[in-house]
Amino acid sequence: MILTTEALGKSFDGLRANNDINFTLKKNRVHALIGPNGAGKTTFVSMLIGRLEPTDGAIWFDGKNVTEMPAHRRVAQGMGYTFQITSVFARLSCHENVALAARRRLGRNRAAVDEAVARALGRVGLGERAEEVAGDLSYGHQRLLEIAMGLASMPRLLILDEPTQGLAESEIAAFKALIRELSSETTILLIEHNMSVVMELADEITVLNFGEILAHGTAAEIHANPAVQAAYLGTETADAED
Ligand SMILES: Nc1ncnc2c1ncn2[C@@H]1O[C@H](COP(=O)(O)OP(=O)(O)OP(=O)(O)O)[C@@H](O)[C@H]1O
Repeated sequence: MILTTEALGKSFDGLRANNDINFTLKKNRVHALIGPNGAGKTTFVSMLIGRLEPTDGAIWFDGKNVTEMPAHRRVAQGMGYTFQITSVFARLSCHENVALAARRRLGRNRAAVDEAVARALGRVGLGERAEEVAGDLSYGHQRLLEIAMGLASMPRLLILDEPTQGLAESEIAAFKALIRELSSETTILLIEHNMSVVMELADEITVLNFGEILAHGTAAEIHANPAVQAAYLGTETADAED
């Protein structure tokens, strides 16, 4: 187990966005978190990474209770993540973008940072483009650059929030191949709307609905689960098209 939550909950002024979430993440797996819009996925991962404070419950990462640990210390402990909204600095080069992320873990050790940047950019296929300005990259490449930023801190857990949103089909195929490669060296938590990506990549799937865990299982189990099918009725079109 690399991460566990115990009865994790979050309320926003009376709205219960997450309720009683008991979640476990096994090492070196690809675990997908799915659910209809507004189900509470972003709220949940925001608590995992330390951007939002839980209202109740606890989070354990690699045997440590990190519930109250600031975000930057969680990164230093081995959590890496990318956000739903592109967060690259458009006027900085690819190298500089990834170096900013690498320094969060490696400090000012220039040689170590340079090495980590080269490795991370190489991993996502942007090794040749290190000196290009990030804003000149295509949208798909900017999303890969973000994954490189997440990888730069050499995370033991990489959390990806809707990484394929806005990607073309060919880019999604390349993304799937990348995740398969990365899954041999790190644990991946994938928040994803694209069901073909989820069904192909995920070893395990957790379904959130109205802020609670509705189901958990393999792709085949989730696919066949009547409660999951019911939760997606009515939102099916939106989710299938994402
Ligand atoms: N900062 C906030 N203040 C108030 N309500 C919030 C806040 N953040 C989220 N919510 C509410 O909490 C609920 C869960 O939202 P959340 O963004 O976690 O869902 P989601 O599953 O990530 O949705 P999506 O798939 O659309 O990204 C929603 O009703 C949302 O409006």
